[in-house]
Amino acid sequence: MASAVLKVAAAGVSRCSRVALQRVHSTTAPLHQGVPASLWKLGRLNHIAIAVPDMEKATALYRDVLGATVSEKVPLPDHGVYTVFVELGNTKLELLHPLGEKSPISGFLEKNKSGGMHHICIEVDDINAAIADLKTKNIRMLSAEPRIGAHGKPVMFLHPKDCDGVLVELEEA
Ligand SMILES: C[C@@H](C(=O)O)C(=O)SCCNC(=O)CCNC(=O)[C@H](O)C(C)(C)COP(=O)(O)OP(=O)(O)OC[C@H]1O[C@@H](n2cnc3c(N)ncnc32)[C@H](O)[C@@H]1OP(=O)(O)O
Repeated sequence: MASAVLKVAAAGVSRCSRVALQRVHSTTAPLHQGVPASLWKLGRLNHIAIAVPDMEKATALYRDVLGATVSEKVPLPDHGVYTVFVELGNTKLELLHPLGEKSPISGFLEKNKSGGMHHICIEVDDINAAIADLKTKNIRMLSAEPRIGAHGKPVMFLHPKDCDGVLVELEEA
């Protein structure tokens, strides 16, 4: 009889400690507990893009005045831009200047004559999973399919009106 009581008590203690452990776990668990884990993850900031009206002047600012290492100017006709990358150690700046008559940054430079921050680029581990998921959350994609971006990797732009006024580029890392 006494041993039966002890067994029941022991079972109770171990059940309590399991519950306690689960509670400790729940305070440190991700906020989306109960929601299936996402199939894709956001990564590091890849770059911040700045649209500039004068590429040579902007490149000289970062290279000669601010002392940064800058890349060559690269034309990307498929995207309608010239790019220069500025190395910052923890991330990069991408200087953008229009290329061709239908450049997607022409309208932006019309409105911002002296240039300005154009978009941010964040890495993702799986761009197709990100696109599929974000579409279900009513975030508009700015092209039908991912395109190959400045680093030779698939990219997708998200509509700035769906991202708090910021044009967001996702790049598969
Ligand atoms: C090589 C690659 C890479 O890094 O890998 C690149 O950088 S390519 C970089 C260039 N490529 C891209 O930007 C591709 C994605 N961008 C686009 O599809 C376009 O630029 C849009 C973002 C849709 C904007 O197009 P567009 O200027 O023709 O339209 P719009 O003037 O009517 O703009 C619609 C509304 O969005 C706002 N808007 C326009 N551009 C914006 C920007 N960069 N940031 C925040 N808001 C912006 C406008 O003020 C306007 O708001 P209101 O109605 O309130 O006035």
